Amino acid sequence: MSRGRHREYSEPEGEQKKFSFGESMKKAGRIFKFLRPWRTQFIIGNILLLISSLATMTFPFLMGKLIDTATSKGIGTLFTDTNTTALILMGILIAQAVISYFRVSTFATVTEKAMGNVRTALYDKLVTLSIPFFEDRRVGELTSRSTNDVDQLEDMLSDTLPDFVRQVVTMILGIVFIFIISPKLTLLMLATVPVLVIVAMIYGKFIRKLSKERQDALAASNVVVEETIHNIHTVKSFTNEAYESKRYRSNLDKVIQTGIRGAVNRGAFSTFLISGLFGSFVLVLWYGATLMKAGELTAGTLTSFMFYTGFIGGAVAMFGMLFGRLQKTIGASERIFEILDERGEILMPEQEAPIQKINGNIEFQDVRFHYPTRTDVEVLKGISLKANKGDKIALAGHSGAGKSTIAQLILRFYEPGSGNLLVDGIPAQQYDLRALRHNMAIVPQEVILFGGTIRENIAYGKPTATDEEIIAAATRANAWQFIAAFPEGLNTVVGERGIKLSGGQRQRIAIARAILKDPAILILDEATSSLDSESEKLVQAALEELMKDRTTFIIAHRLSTIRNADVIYVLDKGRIAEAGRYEALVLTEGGIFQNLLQLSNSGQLTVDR
Ligand SMILES: Nc1ncnc2c1ncn2[C@@H]1O[C@H](COP(=O)(O)OP(=O)(O)OP(=O)(O)O)[C@@H](O)[C@H]1O
Repeated sequence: MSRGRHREYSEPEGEQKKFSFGESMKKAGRIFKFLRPWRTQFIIGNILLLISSLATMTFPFLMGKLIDTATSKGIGTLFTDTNTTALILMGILIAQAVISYFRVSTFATVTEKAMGNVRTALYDKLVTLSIPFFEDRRVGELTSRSTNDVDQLEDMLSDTLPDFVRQVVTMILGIVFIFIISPKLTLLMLATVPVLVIVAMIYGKFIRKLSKERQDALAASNVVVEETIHNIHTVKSFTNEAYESKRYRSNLDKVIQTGIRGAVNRGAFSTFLISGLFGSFVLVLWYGATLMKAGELTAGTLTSFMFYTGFIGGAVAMFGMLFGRLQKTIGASERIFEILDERGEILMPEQEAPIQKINGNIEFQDVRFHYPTRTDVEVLKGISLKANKGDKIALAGHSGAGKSTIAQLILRFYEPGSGNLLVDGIPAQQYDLRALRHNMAIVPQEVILFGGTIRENIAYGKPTATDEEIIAAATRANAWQFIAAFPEGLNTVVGERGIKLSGGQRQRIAIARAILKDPAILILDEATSSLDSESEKLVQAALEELMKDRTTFIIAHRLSTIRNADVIYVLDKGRIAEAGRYEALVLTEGGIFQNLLQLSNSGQLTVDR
């Protein structure tokens, strides 16, 4: 249904935090750490910015002077000759343009590099975080942090910050200049223009809010249209056309009401802008003209004054916007640092270190466990089981009994709540996590390949593998035959932009990957949906090859791979209810295993008695 559809992650409005300048600056300051490697360029960029801002502030002054040259008598001296003044103005203009070029490119380069490092740091942290971290968060939220939030930081460093410096310079120098030109006119200007600019901004924000309300109302009414068309059969079979029409109309009424409110306010805003804001300019100009008449100002100085007034008005407006942008950036950096400050479960190795080999003896001793997101539900209630090196252990049980949970604990995606998990007789926590997982491989239920070539997908199990090793693994996994049949062989691209492999083919690629990894412990999450019999046979043979000499845990969904298991543990609501070999369990009258077999309607599972 359209309501449940994926939405872009955005900060919930109610969660916007109170803005505290000092605290926020401290947080934003951490971002500068990422600039450290390029601090010289960053400082040069700031110096260039300061020079170009100063140069801009000379324009109104020189333009005023240029106008005054028309009535000036002294020829040839600085600012009294029209041509000389125009040339100076042009010279500064060109210098400012060149400086701006270097300033913008310096800032952009530094920011790109720094943000590249932020993105890498964020990604490196994300992939090393534990599974419970990902369970607490939505994918959209996490991807938004590494894209939108970093984009916002980038904007701050390349635009917001330089704009801020420029506006500060404009404001301070502008007020100093106009004070020198005319203190009286300055006081009148300061009492009117900035005040009205601030009012205009607040009003503008209110109007934007109204237009967003209308957008939201329109989106809600479109949901009705989508739902109705989607479920047109239901609507018609219930003859609810009139009901839906009424529902749509009532939604649309909200759109119209908010639309009209917005329109009325936009009209009032225009009136205010023309009469209030521009009126204040006229007021200043009128008073300026009066002073000019009295001989206190020249035409040129009044022109300079009016330009500076425009600059200052613009700066006040910009401050409001910059403040909003700064607040957003603080939010973005907070979210980024929240991830960066998380403790990863493993450290990214500087270089590949030799990995300790394990034998593959696994023992659960009275393990109890609940998922961090559901502390009230105990999923494993005292599991004790043992697998010796090379054993094939099957985990059977109804859906939700806890089979996959046991596998997740072996992989140490989670830690047991109580009890012990021993690997080769040593508590699993005492192992280096990377080393432990290096000795394990999983063939998941539903194999999703990475976008890339078949070679890359198989070599995922051992990135240093040679082509010979990859082909050998693919052959053992019964995959080489179909790979070799592709014109591009191992270079065949799979995934979204490549060819689509069948379920059985994908499984055999995953098996080849696991063979290449050569783990001591293997976890097979048996596919729930059945493959066609030919494919099933190939996959089964590949699995047999893979399981040789490894401790294997089979999460049995269809019970098709577990006839030869050394021990089948039958789980029931987080407890081991039955354990033994297939032949024995089948004979346990009224047992859960028997019940499972009866329920299984795959046809292959005829009970051998
Ligand atoms: N990530 C999780 N967070 C919270 N609860 C979970 C999580 N994963 C599983 N559970 C719950 O733990 C219980 C055991 O789930 P588990 O996946 O281990 O069962 P299973 O026997 O493998 O089932 P199936 O055969 O359907 O895969 C279930 O009640 C399930 O709802």
